[in-house]
Amino acid sequence: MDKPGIVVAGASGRMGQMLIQLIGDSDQARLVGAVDRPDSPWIGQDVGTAMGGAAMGIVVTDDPIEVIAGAQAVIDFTSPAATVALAELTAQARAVHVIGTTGLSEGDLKHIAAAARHAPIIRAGNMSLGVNLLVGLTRKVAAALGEDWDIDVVEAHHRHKVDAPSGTALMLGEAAAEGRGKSLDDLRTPAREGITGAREEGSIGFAAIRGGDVVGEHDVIFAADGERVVLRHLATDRAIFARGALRAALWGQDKGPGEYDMSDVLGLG
Ligand SMILES: NC(=O)C1=CN([C@@H]2O[C@H](COP(=O)(O)OP(=O)(O)OC[C@H]3O[C@@H](n4cnc5c(N)ncnc54)[C@H](OP(=O)(O)O)[C@@H]3O)[C@@H](O)[C@H]2O)C=CC1
Ligand SMILES: O=C(O)C1=N[C@H](C(=O)O)C[C@H](O)C1
Repeated sequence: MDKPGIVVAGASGRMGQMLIQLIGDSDQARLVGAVDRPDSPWIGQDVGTAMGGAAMGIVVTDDPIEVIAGAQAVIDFTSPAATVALAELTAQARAVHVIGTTGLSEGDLKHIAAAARHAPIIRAGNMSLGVNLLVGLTRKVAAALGEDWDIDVVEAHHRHKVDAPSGTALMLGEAAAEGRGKSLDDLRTPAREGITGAREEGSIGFAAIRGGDVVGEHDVIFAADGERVVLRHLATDRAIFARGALRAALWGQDKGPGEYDMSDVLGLG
């Protein structure tokens, strides 16, 4: 069988460039399209030269329909509005849609669920192996420790990040809540500022740091009287997310319509 043809959405972005490099070097997939926002200076340029390297024979377009029609998968690290629009197009083309975009609203998730009735969608707030392992550990530790252990998720990212808490922090918070047999919606405490009052037992808090070029750091802190357990993941290279996304696009090739996540792709159950 031919190598699956992959379109990268958000080509000029931090993750987009990482993915174009990875797919260009891959012997398991072909780059068949690069999509960027209509006002991007990259539109009409060869994606390889736009990245400052050799031409790759793929011209960056602002028309996703034209390239998705000939693709088996779209890898999408863009913005919530772009992701919702792409989900409709990948559903029509019956192509695998790998979504790394974070900051999606409840409404956005409903659109994505509707699109997944027609094609496979693999979505995760973090595509790395390490974080997806940490999700399982967080669920286990939360289940093992009683509600007298307070849980907070602290994350740090680069100065350009626009959403908080990060998608990863929310995945970890959801896992902690699941470990306690609850939903995060029931346990999540609003961001703290001013006279917040004392901590509510069993609640899960979030704190975000933004600065410099931090790729992504996450701590899940379990704090009790006299001791703390801290589960930590440090990302030092965005390639870990790109590799996970490409793996997801290949894994999805023989899957039916539906919503999947990285624990499905990685077989973490
Ligand atoms: N799940 C995971 O493992 C990871 C998720 N992410 C998430 O991925 C997303 C992107 O991150 P990052 O690459 O750092 O961000 P960037 O801002 O660097 O890249 C996003 C790209 O998408 C482009 N874009 C915006 N709208 C459209 C559109 N309508 N059509 C096509 N392209 C569009 C942007 O263009 P322009 O610059 O002109 O706006 C930009 O090039 C974020 O939500 C981030 O949180 C990031 C890393 C890992
Ligand atoms: O915006 C980023 O950079 C990242 N976003 C994801 C998130 O919101 O958790 C994943 C990773 O931490 C990098």
